Amino acid sequence: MIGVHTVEEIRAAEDALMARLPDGALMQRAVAGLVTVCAGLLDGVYGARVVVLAGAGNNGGDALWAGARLARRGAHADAVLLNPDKAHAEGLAAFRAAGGRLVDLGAAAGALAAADLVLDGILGIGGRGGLRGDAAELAALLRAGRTAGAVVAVDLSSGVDPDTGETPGEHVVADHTVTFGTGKTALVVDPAATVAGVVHHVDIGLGPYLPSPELTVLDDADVATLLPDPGRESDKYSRGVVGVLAGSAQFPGAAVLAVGGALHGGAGMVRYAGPDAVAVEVRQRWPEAIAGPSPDVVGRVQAWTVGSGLGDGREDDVRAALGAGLPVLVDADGLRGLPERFAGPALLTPHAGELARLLGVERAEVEARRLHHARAAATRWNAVVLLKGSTTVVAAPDGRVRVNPTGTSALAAAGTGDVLAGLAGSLLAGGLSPLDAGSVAAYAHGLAGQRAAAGSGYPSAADVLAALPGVLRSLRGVVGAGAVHPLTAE
Ligand SMILES: NC(=O)C1=CN([C@@H]2O[C@H](COP(=O)(O)OP(=O)(O)OC[C@H]3O[C@@H](n4cnc5c(N)ncnc54)[C@H](O)[C@@H]3O)[C@@H](O)[C@H]2O)[C@@H](O)CC1
Ligand SMILES: Nc1ncnc2c1ncn2[C@@H]1O[C@H](COP(=O)(O)OP(=O)(O)O)[C@@H](O)[C@H]1O
Ligand SMILES: [K+]
Repeated sequence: MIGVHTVEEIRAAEDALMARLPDGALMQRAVAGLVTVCAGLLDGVYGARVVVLAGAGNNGGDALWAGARLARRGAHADAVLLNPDKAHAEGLAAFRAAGGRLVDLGAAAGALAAADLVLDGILGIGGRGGLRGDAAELAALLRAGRTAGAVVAVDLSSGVDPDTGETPGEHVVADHTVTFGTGKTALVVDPAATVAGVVHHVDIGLGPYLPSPELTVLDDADVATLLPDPGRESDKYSRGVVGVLAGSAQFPGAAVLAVGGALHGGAGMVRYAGPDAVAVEVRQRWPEAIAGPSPDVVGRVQAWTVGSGLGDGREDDVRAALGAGLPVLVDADGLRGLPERFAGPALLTPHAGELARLLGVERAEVEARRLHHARAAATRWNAVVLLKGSTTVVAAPDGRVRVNPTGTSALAAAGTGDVLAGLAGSLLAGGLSPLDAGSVAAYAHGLAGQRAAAGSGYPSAADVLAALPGVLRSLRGVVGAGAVHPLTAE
């Protein structure tokens, strides 16, 4: 698990740690990690052309120190100082002593064009608002690809907002980011995450001084632990029964895909509620599903998935499913029938357009401020909100957030959301909380998208569904706890 901390939390931890260390020691830890990554990116440090862009703060200090160390190893190092009078004094002195040269702004474009590596040390966690003036012009040059070298952001791409993942104005677009101490929201939430490139974490010893993070990024091991594991004495009821209220004459495929997702998510049984004609299609594809015309008569379940491809005119059914007092997942058309606030466990799965409609704002506004709007909706409806898209953010009303690290833009295809809804609903029925069900489902679904894309280039939702069992098998390990005859390892 990667923990993400706020600037305020990082500053407090840095202060506490620095009080126990000699002056400058923390910066040297950061610089050592930064130099290691840079050296690994270069085809040999000796003779490489390195350009340092240094702002007035400690972020510029890191970059100048790294430039100095690379120069000591034989690199040609140039530095552009954005604010020469306030440049980090020790870093600048070290840079010059190592043979680094200062380049004025007029010559910066030429230096960037010839660079093998550019160090972006304009702004770090002290940055607020987009870049302005000369810094904005340099960032625009980098963004326009006016350097042949790798752009390495120090701690963060300069100009992004560290705590929100928003890009309020001009900013650096990096190929790599070397970040210090802990994760930052800007490294995991779009639009800022996109301009971080590949993120390298450098441990500088802040761990013991940081609080437990509100925002986390799960990994394979976390997901494996959270996935329900049928015990040896499980039966189909104890594994959880999920009801799926989805699909319509207009969108029968949504029902087929959502039921498919639900069947693969570990529930012991799936009950489908919908019109006969759709139920026939569902049963043709999934003979193991039980079907009935409405939530009231289809039989008992432990959780409902409501809304994918439901169309209009099913408000009574939605009300019945949401009013059953069970954990619910609400997707797509179901989102039009939300209660004022949820009293029980609820997981909402809007895409940006749907969330915009719910909150009465523009879609672009949601995409620009994903975390803010997911959190606002979680508070407003007292529900976990899984906002889909280039970064999937899962926000709980208690303030916890999980940002999903898996996925591919190849998932942006009709029907993949229906698979996700079924899968997450199945996990709810299996006993997971809405936060766990949403984040585990998003993780596995993202991996299935990646696997399907590797297999077919442009996968369909059916390809993503077909990839799910393999992904879940890999995540759980071949032998689950419920195995009666453990397989012999080959
Ligand atoms: N505190 C420490 O001991 C450590 C700090 N480290 C580095 O220090 C960085 C933070 O340094 P600072 O607190 O000096 O802050 P920054 O270097 O991020 O920013 C410097 C100053 O720039 C100004 N500024 C803010 N937004 C601006 C904008 N949009 N345009 C122009 N100027 C703007 C502000 O006055 C800010 O204080 C981290 O990101 C990291 O790179 C690391 O060396 C690890 C140790
Ligand atoms: N640019 C993107 N990068 C990664 N994943 C994406 C992107 N755009 C959409 N997705 C994912 O694709 C799925 C699409 O779901 P949704 O919008 O509900 O489509 P549908 O309703 O047609 O099934 C979601 O899991 C979403 O997170
Ligand atoms: K930076």
